[in-house]
Amino acid sequence: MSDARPEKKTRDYTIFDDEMETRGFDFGLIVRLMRWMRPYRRQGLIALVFVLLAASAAVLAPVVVSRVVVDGILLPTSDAGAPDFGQKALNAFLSSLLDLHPIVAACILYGVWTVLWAAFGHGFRVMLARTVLNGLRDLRRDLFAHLETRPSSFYDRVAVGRVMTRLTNDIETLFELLAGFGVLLGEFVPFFVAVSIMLALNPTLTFELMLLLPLAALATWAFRIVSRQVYRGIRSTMSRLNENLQENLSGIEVVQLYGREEINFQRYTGINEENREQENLAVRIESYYGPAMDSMAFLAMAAIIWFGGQHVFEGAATLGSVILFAQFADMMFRPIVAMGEQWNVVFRAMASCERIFQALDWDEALKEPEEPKPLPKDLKGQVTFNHLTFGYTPGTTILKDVSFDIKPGERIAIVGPTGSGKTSLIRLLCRFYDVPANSILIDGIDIMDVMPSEIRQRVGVVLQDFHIFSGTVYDNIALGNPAITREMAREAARLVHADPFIRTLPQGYDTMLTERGRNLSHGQRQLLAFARVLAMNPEVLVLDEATASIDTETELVIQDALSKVTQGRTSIIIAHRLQTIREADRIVVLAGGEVREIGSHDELIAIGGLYKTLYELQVQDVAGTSKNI
Ligand SMILES: Nc1ncnc2c1ncn2[C@@H]1O[C@H](COP(=O)(O)OP(=O)(O)OP(=O)(O)O)[C@@H](O)[C@H]1O
Repeated sequence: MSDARPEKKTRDYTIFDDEMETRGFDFGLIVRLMRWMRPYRRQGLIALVFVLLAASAAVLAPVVVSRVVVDGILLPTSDAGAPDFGQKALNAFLSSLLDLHPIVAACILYGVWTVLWAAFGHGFRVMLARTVLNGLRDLRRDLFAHLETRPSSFYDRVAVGRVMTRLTNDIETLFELLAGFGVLLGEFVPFFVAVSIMLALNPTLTFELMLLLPLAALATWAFRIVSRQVYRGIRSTMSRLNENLQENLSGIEVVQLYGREEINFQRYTGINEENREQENLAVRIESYYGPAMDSMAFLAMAAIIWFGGQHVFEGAATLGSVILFAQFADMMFRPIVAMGEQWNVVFRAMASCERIFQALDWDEALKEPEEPKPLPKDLKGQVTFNHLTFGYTPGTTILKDVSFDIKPGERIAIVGPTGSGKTSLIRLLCRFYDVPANSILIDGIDIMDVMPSEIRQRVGVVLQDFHIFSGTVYDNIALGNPAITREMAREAARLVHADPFIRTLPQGYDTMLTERGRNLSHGQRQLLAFARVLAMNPEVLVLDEATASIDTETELVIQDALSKVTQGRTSIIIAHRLQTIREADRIVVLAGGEVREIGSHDELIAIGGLYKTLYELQVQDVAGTSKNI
């Protein structure tokens, strides 16, 4: 590893994985998560007001039935002066205002509270979802922006699949968590309002009824313990199913070529069966839990009749208040049921939350100069490698004391056996990694003193694998650079001979390219790559020559395109087929990360060293089929 890289970058990025779900509730994570919700606190506050209003409406409707209708109208003598929260007065007012029988007025009042309960409940859910979705959109945006700016050294260590999970599944789980909190809030607020009313009406009966709550909590706790294991099993089989599917479909050609269909089918079927068993178990457990909680509610009803009946006989309670208790019994148990259901979500979401924050805390970054030097407007394109030594990981050395100078406008080729460090050299020039100070210079300026983004604007790279983004041909040439007009893109394509084949595409330059460019041949992709770099017009051009063999006709077209893109600019070509670089001004031969030979083709052949050996090996190969080294 280069000495320019600070210590902290060696941090282990693999410590957290699926096992994180065993972690407990962490309030700190929730507080941190709330930072993304803060800009939408007004909506959150409105949601809170709505839930309070909905809870009030939900408890007032039963009060109308019990205290107004039963205690006030049907059995007025049983009214022991217990509180009615203004409902009797409201009903009397409504009845006289509309000139209606008090029972009819009570029905209307009941209807009004029910409609208000539904309306406020709707408002609560909408406002809560809006707050949560806005916050999570911002969190996902921040996470994407963060991941997009991590350096290559980071992605050398962290699996892309794992990073993707954080942006998709983990954010989705956070939505479940926050929505789950909403569900709990929606259940607990009416619970507390109902309990306060019950206490005001008859504290003894309330306490007697509350004796059942620990029983319900115990059942919920047992359910949570058992179901947690089962749900973990379900998630594990689901992710294995997805992994298996993704692996087999992305490598479908290899699967079919090697006749692995049956083996893969058997393997998939096995996991599929495991998944069915776990799902089945979950359904069975849930089917015990639901009725158990229902029985608890029935038990509560029996307790109300038992204790409440005695209170009525003793004159300590009105019939209406006992009926009210019966109506509230459900409200008392619902939060416990909801907790049982949300518990697993909360714990799974804790792990997701932690994984997301861990990703946001990945602070590995390229070293940027404190006072960046701009590259001159008229960059000559002189590139100097000055005693460059580099390794990807501590203790390893991939490039050793590499020194050579590329003159402005020079066309230089880098050759060497596989693994000799050719690609690493250009990745360093493009500033994908930090390098020791003064080890790579452009026009005499240390690249560590220049912003990496500026270097990438002036050093154009054509990689072996032309990466196609979803979009049109034009989008793929311009890559979103507004300075590249359609005409410029077309001109670039014309120069590198890509124009004729683009015109044959169904919508020409507006043809959508499919994933991984499957609707383009290898040669066509190479030509598009040339067009892309030519449209960018960089002063220094780096070309990682494709190793795949292409037909002679395409080869000639590509050779001509190559000479056009390299014309008048410093060009560094990583060559695998030595015949293609005979025209290079100079050839640098790398072996084991060291520069072995430098010179023109003729000079190197004359020396009779490694280059000559490599060249002869290729020439000896059957005429017409070149062998890659
Ligand atoms: N991201 C990386 N992390 C760790 N080691 C790496 C990384 N990339 C390359 N290497 C190692 O660095 C050495 C040089 O690799 P490099 O790709 O630069 O060679 P190359 O000459 O371009 O090879 P080829 O001709 O096969 O493309 C190899 O031993 C390789 O295993």
